[in-house]
Parts: sequence; structure tokens; C-alpha cells
Amino acid sequence: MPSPLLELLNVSCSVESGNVLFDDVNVKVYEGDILVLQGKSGGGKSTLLKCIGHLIAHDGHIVYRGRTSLQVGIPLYRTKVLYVPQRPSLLPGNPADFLKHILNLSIHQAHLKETESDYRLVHKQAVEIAHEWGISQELWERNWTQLSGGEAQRLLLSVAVAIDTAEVLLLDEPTSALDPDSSLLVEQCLVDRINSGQSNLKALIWITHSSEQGRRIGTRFVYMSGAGVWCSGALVLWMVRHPFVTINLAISLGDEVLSKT
Ligand SMILES: Nc1ncnc2c1ncn2[C@@H]1O[C@H](COP(=O)(O)OP(=O)(O)OP(=O)(O)O)[C@@H](O)[C@H]1O
Repeated sequence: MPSPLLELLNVSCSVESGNVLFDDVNVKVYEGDILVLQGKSGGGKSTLLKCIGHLIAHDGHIVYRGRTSLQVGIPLYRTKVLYVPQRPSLLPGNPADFLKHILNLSIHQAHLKETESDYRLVHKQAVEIAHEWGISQELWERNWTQLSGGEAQRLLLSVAVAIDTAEVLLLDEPTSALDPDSSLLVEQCLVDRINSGQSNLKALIWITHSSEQGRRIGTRFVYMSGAGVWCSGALVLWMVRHPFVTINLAISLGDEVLSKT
């Protein structure tokens, strides 16, 4: 059995009121996995994704290639396990500025050889990826506030894919603002990148409210009900209040759990 690329060990998170959102989450993600994260609104999916991205405080450990995120170093870890928000609603400027800003961060500078030519290469790749998804070049110079939700979503995702630092992308409803055809284009491109071996990308953790999309792309599944977390595939299972009931249910129902969401 290969070693997991990413492993969550007893990850727990509480909100400010002290309420436990999820407790003792244990999940393994292997190269080639597309882990689909589903469940009711408010069930804690985005919060779990942000914990995995080391963007909010949590208990437990996240192990990336055998080392905890703290051992890897959080800035470097965040480039390897990269959170992509649903929408870039608060970003200033335009997508081209944003890409330049990302590449100017010291964590990226350390890996770039010739800053200007690397910027041009990454920019070219981002433009090509976004173009495949139906985004014309002039939109790169348009202010984020003047882009549609679906345009902004594809531009942000194309930046995350083009910088190609991440082995795991954490995708928070990445196609929620897209029409079905555009959504399929994005899905296919990401699945191809995982399978082709031509980029650094090795796995995705993908939140979706669409059962159809989940079935199309998923290799493993996690369902967050708000009262606990059910997994299928060869994943470890747990629940906040009734661990044994949940394990038995999940083993007997497997992926059927997902078809009822
Ligand atoms: N900083 C916070 N302080 C207090 N409560 C919070 C905080 N962040 C999230 N919550 C609450 O935690 C719960 C889980 O939120 P989260 O965004 O993770 O859910 P979700 O499953 O992603 O929902 P959706 O499917 O609607 O996007 C919600 O009830 C939310 O209101």
C-alpha cells in the first residue's frame, strides 16, 4: 500500500461559541484521489477545508508526505496544499495583478529562477487554461468587481492551476457559479491534470452540492451531516456522538449514503 499524500489525524474544530463543528476527523488522501466532500449547508465542509489548508485554528495533525504541516513549515505547506476559495470577492485590482502579487510572495520567489520570464510563463499558462474554460484574454485586465461570478471563479482557479505549486488543491465549490457545460470543461481539465502526470497536481479535495458531479469525479467520498462525518472508499470513519453506529451505517451503506444527499 502506498503512503498517503495527505493524512488527517484526529482533526477537530470548534467555533467561537465553543460548539464542536467536527471532532476526531481521520482521512487519508492518496495520489490520484479526488476526495468529494458533501453534506448539508452549515455541516462544516468549508471549515474542514480551511483547517486542511491551515487557514484556521484546529486541533489534531495534518500530515503531508510523512511530515506534519508544522514540520514542513506553514508557508511552504500552504503552497503544496492550496486552498482555493469559492469566489475572490474581496480581492483588489484585476486577475493579472493578482497573479503577479502571488508570484511576488517570498515563498514563490524562492522557487523562481528568473522572476520576469517565470511570471510571463505562468501568466501564459493561466491565460491558456482560462481560455480552454471560455475566458477571453481581456478579462485578465478587468477589475474583479466587474467580472461575473462564473468568470471570477474560473480566473481564480486558473491562477491556482497555472502556478502549479500544489500537489493537493482544496476546492470550495469551484464550479458553483458555472453553467453545466463550463462546469464539465473545468472538471475534465482538473481530472486530466491529476491523471496525466504532466503537472505537480496529484489530488483534489472538492466540495460540491451536486450529487451528479460528485459521482462523475469522485474516487473517495466524505459526507458531513453536522452531527458527524461519514466516509466511503477505504477511509477511516468516525462520528462525534455515536461512533459505532456511524461506522456500522457507513460500512453497510457505503456510497449509498451519498445518493441520498
Ligand atoms: N468563524 C465562525 N464563527 C462562528 N461560527 C462559524 C464560523 N465559521 C463558520 N461558522 C459556522 O459553522 C458552521 C459550518 O460552516 P461551514 O461554512 O463550514 O459550512 P458548509 O458545510 O461549508 O456550508 P455551505 O454548504 O452552506 O457552504 C455554520 O453553522 C457556520 O455558521
